[in-house]
Amino acid sequence: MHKLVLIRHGQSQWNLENRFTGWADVDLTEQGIAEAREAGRLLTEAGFRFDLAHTSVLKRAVRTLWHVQDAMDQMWLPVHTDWRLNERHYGALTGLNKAETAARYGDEQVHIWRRSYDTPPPAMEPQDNTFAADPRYADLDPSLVPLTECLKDTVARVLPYWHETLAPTVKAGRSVVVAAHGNSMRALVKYLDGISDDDIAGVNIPNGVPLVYEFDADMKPITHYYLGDAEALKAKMQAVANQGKAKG
Ligand SMILES: O=C(O)[C@@H](CO)OP(=O)(O)O
Repeated sequence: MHKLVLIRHGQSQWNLENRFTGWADVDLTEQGIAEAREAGRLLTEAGFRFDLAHTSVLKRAVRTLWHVQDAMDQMWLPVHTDWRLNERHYGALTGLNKAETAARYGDEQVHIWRRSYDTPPPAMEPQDNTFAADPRYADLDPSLVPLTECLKDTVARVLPYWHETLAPTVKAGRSVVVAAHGNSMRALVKYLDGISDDDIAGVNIPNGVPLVYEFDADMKPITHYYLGDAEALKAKMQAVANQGKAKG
């Protein structure tokens, strides 16, 4: 049986401020660091040892991985960073407060922008899309740097990384951990579990909790489960779901 561990980064500064983040390179809060270290502790307690790690090119995921590695005393792991594991690009919503956006446009509209499978948020103006000139995306044809993404677009760039890189490595018997983002993980989970375009709207990934997938010899998923306290997990998932609601 093969296993793969996925971890969404710990709480970021913009998670704390409830702002749409996407490709903005925001760091972890103290709570986010504590969540990452707790994830490492839980993985050690459950007997995990990794051979290699993958993460995005965004510091909240990279730093989460560092803390997981440090807590597991596995700082030596080879680490592969790739933009395909980035958070979904949030277009013109990037940086806006989610509750204020819901107060302005309505909870339903914000839910569509956050969770519909194929309706992207409004696009960023090309002159605002500073990512196009960022050296970390130099290997990417600038015309391919998105101005916005719906989950379907994120699936389209995450799946090649799954098929070409992650799945063959796990199938070859290596123990792999991936530190990624709420929506890049939702993209992968949708594929792995065959979740419908409608049902994926109800899936929310908590910050900093290891999600373990088990696969058969052909890399068909057998089961998946989060490590840690079940009640705390439920509360964390609900908190993510509620972020897009207008308050009061
Ligand atoms: O803002 C974002 O980039 C993501 C993850 O934090 O948010 P949401 O859960 O609203 O898709």
